[in-house]
Parts: sequence; C-alpha cells; structure tokens
Amino acid sequence: MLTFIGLGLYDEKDISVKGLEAIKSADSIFLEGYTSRLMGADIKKMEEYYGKKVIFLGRDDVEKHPDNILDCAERGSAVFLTGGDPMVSTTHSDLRIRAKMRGIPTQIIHGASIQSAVCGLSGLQNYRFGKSCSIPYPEKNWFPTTPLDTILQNIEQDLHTLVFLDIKPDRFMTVGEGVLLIEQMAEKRNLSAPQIFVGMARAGSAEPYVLAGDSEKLKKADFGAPLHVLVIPSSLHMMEKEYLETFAGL
Ligand SMILES: C[S@@+](CC[C@H](N)C(=O)[O-])C[C@H]1O[C@@H](n2cnc3c(N)ncnc32)[C@H](O)[C@@H]1O
Repeated sequence: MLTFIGLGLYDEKDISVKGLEAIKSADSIFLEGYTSRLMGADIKKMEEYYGKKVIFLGRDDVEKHPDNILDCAERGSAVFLTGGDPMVSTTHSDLRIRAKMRGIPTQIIHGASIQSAVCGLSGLQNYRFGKSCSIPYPEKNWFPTTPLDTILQNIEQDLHTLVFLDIKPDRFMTVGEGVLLIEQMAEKRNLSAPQIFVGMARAGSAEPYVLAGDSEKLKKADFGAPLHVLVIPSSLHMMEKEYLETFAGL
C-alpha cells in the first residue's frame, strides 16, 4: 500500500490525526522536500514526533527513480509525505499512476493547502482565482516570462492569480524578489506590470504576515522567514477590498 499524506502548512503538528495514525503504522516513511517545506519543523523534529525514521527524497528520487518507494509499497505499507496537500501543485499523480500500474493499492490523506490558506489570509474569494503560476529563479540565458502571461490573461478575465515562489535547496524566493521578477518580465516584454500585489509569509504558523499594496511598498517590506507566496488580484469585490484594508494594510 502507498499512502500519500499531506502534512499541512507549517510544522509537524499540522498533519491530520488520520495522517499521523497512518505514519505510526507504516513500514517505510518517505518525505519529499522539493515541492514545499514545513518551515517550522526539520527531519529530526518530525522523526521525534512520529517515533520513526524518515527517508528524505529529492526531485530525482521521486520523478526519475521512484522504484525504491514502489518496492517498499509492494512489500508492506509505505507513506509518502508532502507539505500542504500531496496533489496540489505537485507532480505526484505520476507516482500514483505508476503504483497502480504495478498493482499497488494507494490512498490519499489530504492536508491543508496554501491554495486555500491564501483565501483565508487575503480575503480573496476562491472562486475568483484563475490558473496559478510559479516563478523560478532565473539562470544564465534563461529568464522565462510565461508567468506574466498567466497573470495578464487572468486579469483580462477578471480573475486573481496565485503565484508560487521558487524553493531551492539553499534559498527560498521572497515576496520582494517575486515582485521584482514580475516587473522585469513586464519590462522585457514591453508590457505593463500589475498594479496591486498581495504578499503572504508563513501561512499556517502562529505569525503569518500579509501585506497588500503597490510594488514599491511590497519590495521595501520585510516579510521575514520563508515560505513566501504572492497573489496578483484582479478587480476587488467590495468585501475583498475591505478585508485587505482590515488585515493587509491596503
Ligand atoms: C509548488 S507549491 C506546493 C503546494 C502544496 N502542495 C500545498 O498544497 O500547499 C509550493 C509553494 O507554495 C508556497 N507555500 C507553500 N506553503 C506555504 C506557506 N506555509 N506559507 C507561504 N507560502 C507557502 C510557496 O511559494 C511554495 O514555494
């Protein structure tokens, strides 16, 4: 059996009771650390909380060489842990399909996701969001501007955009870096950049930080420790505007 478990948003205690029980009875425990991270917990803390050893996986271990996970799931019960919900903005449906092809039963135990947390923190209504996008750190000769297309297409349809910010082994993109990159994309394409941004940090922690405003305001602000995420709102409904004024300094 292969069980996909969502860990929720911030620390080891954000997991559901069902998820924790599945870990406690599992033979092998895998944790992927490249699509999201629990910033309030490290592996040691998680192992202490679960009372079990955790095997840490990088992108290649999951996407290119998943045989070890599937072998363990074939022999006994394996759990596969992911920050947030395991199937939101990840590629883990591929692993579930591979398991099915090998005749391995699977199940999903869902977790709180950044996709819904942004609605609570910003007051932007979930049914007014269009396609989301991710901003990667640019590399030498590689500066994709497709996230700007997604944002502008959504604005044209009066839809908000959730923008995921890059996670690298040694750094996490900040709200300020994300805003600057969007402005540089607009400049490169000779298009206008969005006017309002909503930045959020540490959703799920006791001290999430939310700030709305123009690019200068967001670039100057200190959002503190990661993870960070951005929303580019389209037109604001009266209640969305009031919520952002009340809770995000708009
Ligand atoms: C690719 S998405 C994966 C989403 C995850 N599977 C989920 O359901 O929450 C990861 C990105 O979402 C944002 N994110 C995830 N958790 C966050 C948190 N607790 N606070 C702020 N941003 C977060 C960050 O921008 C991060 O790079």
